[in-house]
Amino acid sequence: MISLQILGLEEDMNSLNIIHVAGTKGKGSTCIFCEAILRECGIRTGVFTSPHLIDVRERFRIDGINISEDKFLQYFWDCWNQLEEKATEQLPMPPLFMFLTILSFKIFISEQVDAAIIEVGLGGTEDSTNVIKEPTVCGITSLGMDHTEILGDTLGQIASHKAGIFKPKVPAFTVPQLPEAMDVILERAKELMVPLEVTEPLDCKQMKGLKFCLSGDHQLYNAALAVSLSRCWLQRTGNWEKVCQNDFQDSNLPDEFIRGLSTANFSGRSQIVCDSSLYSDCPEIMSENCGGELIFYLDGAHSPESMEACAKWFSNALKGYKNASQTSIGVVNAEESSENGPFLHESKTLGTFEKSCRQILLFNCLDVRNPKILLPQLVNECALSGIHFSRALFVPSMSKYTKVTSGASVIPSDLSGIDLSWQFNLQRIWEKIMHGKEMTPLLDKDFKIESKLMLPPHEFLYDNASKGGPSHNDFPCSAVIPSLPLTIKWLRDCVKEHPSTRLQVLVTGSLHLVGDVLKLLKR
Ligand SMILES: Nc1ncnc2c1ncn2[C@@H]1O[C@H](COP(=O)(O)OP(=O)(O)OP(=O)(O)O)[C@@H](O)[C@H]1O
Ligand SMILES: [Mg+2]
Ligand SMILES: [Mg+2]
Repeated sequence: MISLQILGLEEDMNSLNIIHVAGTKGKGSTCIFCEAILRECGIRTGVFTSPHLIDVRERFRIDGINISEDKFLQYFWDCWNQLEEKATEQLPMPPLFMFLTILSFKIFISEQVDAAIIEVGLGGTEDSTNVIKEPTVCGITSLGMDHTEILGDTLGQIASHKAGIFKPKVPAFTVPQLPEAMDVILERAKELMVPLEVTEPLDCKQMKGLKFCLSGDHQLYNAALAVSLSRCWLQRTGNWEKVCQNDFQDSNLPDEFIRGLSTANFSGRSQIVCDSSLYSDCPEIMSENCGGELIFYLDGAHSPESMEACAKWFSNALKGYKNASQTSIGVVNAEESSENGPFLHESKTLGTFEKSCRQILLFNCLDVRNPKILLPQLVNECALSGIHFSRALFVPSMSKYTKVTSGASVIPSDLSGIDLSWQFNLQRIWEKIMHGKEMTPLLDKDFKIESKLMLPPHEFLYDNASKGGPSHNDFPCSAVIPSLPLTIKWLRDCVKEHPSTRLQVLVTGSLHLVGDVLKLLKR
């Protein structure tokens, strides 16, 4: 790639020991598991993931933490200026994702990481990260239907893009896939003489009693893939003997691996956050009761398969909550608590009082996704576990997909011009699922509405027509709210007025929405 040449990185690239990860779902999580395992083995790691939730520096991790602002700015401008100096009309500046990819190579080379763990941005064959000529090992996570407008609308076509990261004779691993996808992967591996192994999901018994921070059954696939990738990386770089004297069998993980797997942590993926704002004046109550009236369950699922995974995780987390509510104390990791406010993970949830609970959905998705598939998937999967959302809120995200930085997090003063037609569309789909019939349009055709009208009364969340049943009118179980900061404030106000009810808010449909909510909860 020409930009790499300009920056003089081509040769150094070859000395990076890279784990390259493609897939539809679980790429980021797999990379983070690899990072945690390798760090436990004493390896200096660099990780490049996408997208970010709050700050672009999340995409560049060195030794388990985001790159510092100073370093980021230094490397950013160094690359930018050099490229800009050489840019011509024929050779313009690289597009955003390509630039960030090049920047990650620059950072990892300069910071002399031992292992560079690189997540594909989109697809594989044509992705900017596919300039990697000789990775140490490649991984393909679970495949499913996403980005069909770019990758093609069959699983085979999608798999073909993903397997495009394979390099001649470089070992690769994947998880069980549908035959249509697996055939393509096997074929490609054969062509390139790639030794390919299929990794079975991890069995919790292998964890010697330790739990995952990144919970959910789907993470067992990502974790198993990460185990294979990390082991192969250690073997191929001559580090294996240092870590593990014994022979390694799949059923018997080295302690370093178990510790890494259990501590790996990734914002916005099966993450539980107790809202602390209610207790900011009174920290004692906070620690005793963990702000338990308003709990956010955040997961950036946005494809049909991941929505199913998310629904299962949420349902299990609620069950876990019930079971744990009498026993455990909410442990807040010191680092997380100072940076991100109180964090809870499923295994650590607590509550000291029995309260009545209500499940609320806070949802948005990009208009390239299909909510007619995503929303029923979520509702049906939760219903299988007896979980029913009493209300759904549809709110636009603040940040835009292509933006590097997130949008402003203050409540906008003028909401009248916001186009909410997509959110009303989501609401119509929701009400159809709940009532089995079309709803009559609530508002005039262009949906440009006045903000005050858009905030439901607090009672909306609490009246007895919960569990999806109709109350005083036909369509009471959802609302469109024009701004996310307004929604969070409204939820907090609701909870202050009704301290005996616990709201369990599932935030999903978009990583951007999840990032925006996390950002608002931090303040
Ligand atoms: N193995 C899996 N199977 C199904 N869904 C998964 C799996 N792993 C993760 N998910 C879902 O996908 C969401 C995103 O996870 P993650 O960031 O690890 O994936 P990704 O492939 O990097 O996603 P993106 O396309 O946003 O970059 C999770 O919040 C979860 O809902
Ligand atoms: Mg994706
Ligand atoms: Mg990702």
